[in-house]
Amino acid sequence: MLPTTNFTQTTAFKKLKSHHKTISKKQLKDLFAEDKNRFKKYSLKFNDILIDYSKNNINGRTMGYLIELAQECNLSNAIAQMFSGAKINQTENRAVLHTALRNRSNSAILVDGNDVMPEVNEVLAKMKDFSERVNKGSWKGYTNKNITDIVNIGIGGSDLGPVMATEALKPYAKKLKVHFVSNVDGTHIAETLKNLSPETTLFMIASKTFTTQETMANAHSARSWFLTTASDEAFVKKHFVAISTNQKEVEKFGIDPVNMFGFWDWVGGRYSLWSAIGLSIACYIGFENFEALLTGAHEMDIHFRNTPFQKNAPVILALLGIWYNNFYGAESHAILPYDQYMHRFAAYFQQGDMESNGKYVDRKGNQVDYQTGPIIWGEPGTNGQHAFYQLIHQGTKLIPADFIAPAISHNPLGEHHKMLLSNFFAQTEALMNGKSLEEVTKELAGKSQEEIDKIAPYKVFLGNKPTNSILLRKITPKTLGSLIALYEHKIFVQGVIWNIFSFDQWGVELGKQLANKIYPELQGDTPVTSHDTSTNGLINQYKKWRK
Ligand SMILES: O=P(O)(O)OC[C@H]1O[C@@](O)(CO)[C@@H](O)[C@@H]1O
Repeated sequence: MLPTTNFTQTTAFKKLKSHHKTISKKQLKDLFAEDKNRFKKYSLKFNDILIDYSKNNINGRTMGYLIELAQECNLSNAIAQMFSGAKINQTENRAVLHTALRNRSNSAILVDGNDVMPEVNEVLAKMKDFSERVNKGSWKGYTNKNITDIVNIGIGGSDLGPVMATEALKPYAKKLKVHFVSNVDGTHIAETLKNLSPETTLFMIASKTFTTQETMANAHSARSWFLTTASDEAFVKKHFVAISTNQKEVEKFGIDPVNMFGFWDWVGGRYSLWSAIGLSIACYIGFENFEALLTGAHEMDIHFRNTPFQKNAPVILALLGIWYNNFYGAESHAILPYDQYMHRFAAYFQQGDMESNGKYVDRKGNQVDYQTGPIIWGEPGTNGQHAFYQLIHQGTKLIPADFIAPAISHNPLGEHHKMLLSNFFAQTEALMNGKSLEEVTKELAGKSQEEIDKIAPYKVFLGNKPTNSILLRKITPKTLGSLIALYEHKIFVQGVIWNIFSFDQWGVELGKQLANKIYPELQGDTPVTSHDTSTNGLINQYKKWRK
């Protein structure tokens, strides 16, 4: 059982509340002026990753109190419980062991007294064999052609991780092409299949439960599409594999269990890319690179478990997030990767963070009276600068932001990377320093005082906006694995301190239930009256228009 401390009742919380009154009046630029070692003091290196958190509204006292908060919330005990296989997902009575999937040390990890590692390794071996056979061409389609295209059909955690990782690691792609279908909107599968051939396409039906409406609808449509050409049901097994925990439903769909890659209920969907859900990643970048991804995450796991909080990267990022979320009233957190291949990284952690910590009931079953999980959003730089940086710089909302960039580009084209990084470095400096009225006035020298008075207020930047800068030497399978695990553990730490359950997702059920009720009502043209007038009105207008 996880501890159930109410963090707002801790001594550390009270110290932080009082401390906030003073530190929040400090200008970041003054904090740097006061301490020439600030960067050194508030940055840390993890392998080929530099995490600079010096541009935050903190000083030594802030960090000290935040770490006391973690200690008062028994964080160490919670970390040990997760890694040990304790059933900390208490509302589903499950362990939380995505860390076991990348446990390269192969040390025993017990769930209900059984070591899970032999099964984990068995699935990894099956993934290795499959990905090599498809890549080498020894896995043939029904007309004896090589597979050229893989279509992963899944949604949420059965889609977002593979999409993000295959995009981020495109430079490591072998020869297979990967496609992802997730939305139940027929457009998604129609557009995806338009240019594919049933003879050379292999479908991966990825679904932990194998009951998700969107995935099953898309899987059946893919099957129909395939059989329209292939005709013989016997050929299905050459072009469909399943990735699931639910063998009964897999067999019901008509996929041979031999072609099923299993995983376990102690793997949360949004934490599952390390499992067989990552099969499309392994096929796309090769199993060796997939193993490097696992290794990178494992190394972050070791860091997280064994490093004192003062130098513990996930703990520090988590505590800084709590500082802004619970003491500054920030409602969101931006993830801004300055790397085009990483364009789905923020989207991935929209599920990872918001489905984990978007909770309002604490671990005692009581409604919380404080803020929990933030809204996660972001786009790659420099595009975001031309879309929403106006608000980040001069809006009325506080937007703590993580800037992420590789020192080395996979496409060293002319001056492009230097230009990209000049923006990466400049933006956090600008957000920190802002621009004073004095500086603006100097820039407007030559204009009349009346003109200056008129325009100057709009050109002032208050600055003092907090950012973290995460500089990777290069985005490789290994550094990406470490980066993902860094954020996973940050989310875990915040959930522990907010005293919520981060590993269930009851909030996604109600919409699904109501959709299942409405779906049959959309058959036929009879107007509906069973809902509120808005829902009835919308449905009935739809029925009129579709005639
Ligand atoms: O993998 P599956 O069982 O098809 O679930 C897909 C997604 O649906 C959820 O919204 C849960 O219903 C996510 O948590 C999950 O990743």
